[in-house]
Amino acid sequence: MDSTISSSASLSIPKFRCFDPTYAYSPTTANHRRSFSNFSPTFKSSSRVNMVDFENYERKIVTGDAGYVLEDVPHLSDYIPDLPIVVHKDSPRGTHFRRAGPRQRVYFESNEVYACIVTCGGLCPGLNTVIREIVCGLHYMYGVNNVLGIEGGYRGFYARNTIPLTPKVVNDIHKRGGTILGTSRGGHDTSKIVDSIQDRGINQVYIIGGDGTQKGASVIFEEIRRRGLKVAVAGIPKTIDNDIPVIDKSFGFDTAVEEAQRAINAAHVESESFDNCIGVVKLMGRYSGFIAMYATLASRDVDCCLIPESPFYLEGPGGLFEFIEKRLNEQGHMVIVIAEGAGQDLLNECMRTMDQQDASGNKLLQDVGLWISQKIKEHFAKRPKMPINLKYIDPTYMIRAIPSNASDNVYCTLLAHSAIHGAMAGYTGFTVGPVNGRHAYIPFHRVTERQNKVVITDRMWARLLSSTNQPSFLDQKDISRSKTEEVSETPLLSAENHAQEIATK
Ligand SMILES: Nc1ncnc2c1ncn2[C@@H]1O[C@H](COP(=O)(O)OP(=O)(O)OP(=O)(O)O)[C@@H](O)[C@H]1O
Ligand SMILES: O=P(O)(O)OC[C@H]1O[C@](O)(CO)[C@@H](O)[C@@H]1O
Ligand SMILES: [Mg+2]
Repeated sequence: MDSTISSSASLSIPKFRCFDPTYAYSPTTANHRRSFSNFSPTFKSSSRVNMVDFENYERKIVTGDAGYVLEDVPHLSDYIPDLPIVVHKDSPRGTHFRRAGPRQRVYFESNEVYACIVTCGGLCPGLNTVIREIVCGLHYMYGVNNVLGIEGGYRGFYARNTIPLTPKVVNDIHKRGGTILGTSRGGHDTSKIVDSIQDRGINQVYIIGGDGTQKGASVIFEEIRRRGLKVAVAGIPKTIDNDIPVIDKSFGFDTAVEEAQRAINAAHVESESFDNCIGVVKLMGRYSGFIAMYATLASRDVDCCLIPESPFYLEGPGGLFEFIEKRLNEQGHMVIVIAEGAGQDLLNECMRTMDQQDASGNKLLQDVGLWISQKIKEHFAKRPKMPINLKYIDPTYMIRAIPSNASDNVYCTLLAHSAIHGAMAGYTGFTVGPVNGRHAYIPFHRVTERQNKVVITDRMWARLLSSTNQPSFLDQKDISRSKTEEVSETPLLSAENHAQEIATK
């Protein structure tokens, strides 16, 4: 164990050891050396096969420095000399990220750490859980007692108070929605923020927030590096919209989808109870329709789901009105789920409004739920033989202001622990998150360079279409365009499907 590890850390680390040596394999034959040469950063020159067990063909154990052990499986070439390789593919293996978890080398003394936590952007279920687990994780795993909460988002570094955070202070906060630290949009002044970090002697910065927040974290990290400070900057990605790329999903998303069920259910009960009744539910999702898509798939009561990624039209053959009429004739009621960012082009055409932005530069949207409800009512007002009833439900803020559910709580804990282990081990400028099921350290630029969106030519959207039986609103031209965009927007998607393994060091 590294001498810099504090006594409390060395006691706790083995409990949490996450050791997957798959790619830390030490090649012992020419064949192996060739196939694993891509992973040379983790090649352990002093590793050795335990020959006694190996010769008995019972176990094949590779040992190396600092207790490194690989229990490998037998290979034909172990007992058939000069076994020819028939195919040796040298195709790219995809992008790999460093796997998250505790490390043998720790770069901070417990009593030297002065950590701070900040939450930025919109609310999201689980924010308090992440705060709690960072405070408790630092304390119980590494013996750290100095953690500061920055109030009110980024501007809190230079314009607001701070709160000392201890395990006692945060003990029950995971049961509450929101964030005990408060949050905000806008107010990112890099030099003032880094001045504040430097003046206070903070050396670990934990930043919880969405895509905008991670961009902010990235420039803070760059400025810290420029000043040569020993300050680790770790991002924890948050958003109910699930629009952060690379990671499997963001925390709070599951909870939001679950809560959305209550609104959809209410819309269904209402619509079933009246003649020709339409329940319209508006859900969040500014640029990405994941909440609407998953809430629809989970519910099975939704007849039509409209998201920003899938353009639609109202009038004429194949349009929304035609579909509504058909559904009402078939079953006498229907439920429409619409993501807040859907149909904004139609709305803008109608309303001729100027583009507006919030303090962080995000597009301020027109209320598409109210608009579409009005349009449906106007359309059927012209059809006296088909009077309709319409109930509009807008649960948008309700789905993000609640505490996280059980699975998000567990997820938040893993994210917090990954961030702590990374910072204590001296890594910086990273976001934590699962990539194909493995928690990893991801460089900031990878999560800020694009947004995660529903790919409407992909399987999940096809599943939704077959579940609701709604029109796709697409013609051949749209499909080709969407395919081209998919390729240019997500150039590394297929590579990321392999990005599950990271060297342990
Ligand atoms: N490009 C950027 N550079 C520096 N700071 C940024 C940048 N974009 C956003 N920020 C800052 O990050 C913070 C949060 O951004 P934003 O309001 O967009 O929310 P978010 O983190 O994307 O979360 P969400 O959209 O899920 O609510 C704000 O304080 C904003 O000033
Ligand atoms: O009204 P606010 O706080 O700006 O937040 C609204 C936005 O926040 C989000 O929930 C993302 O956090 C979006 O879905 C939504 O557009
Ligand atoms: Mg955002």
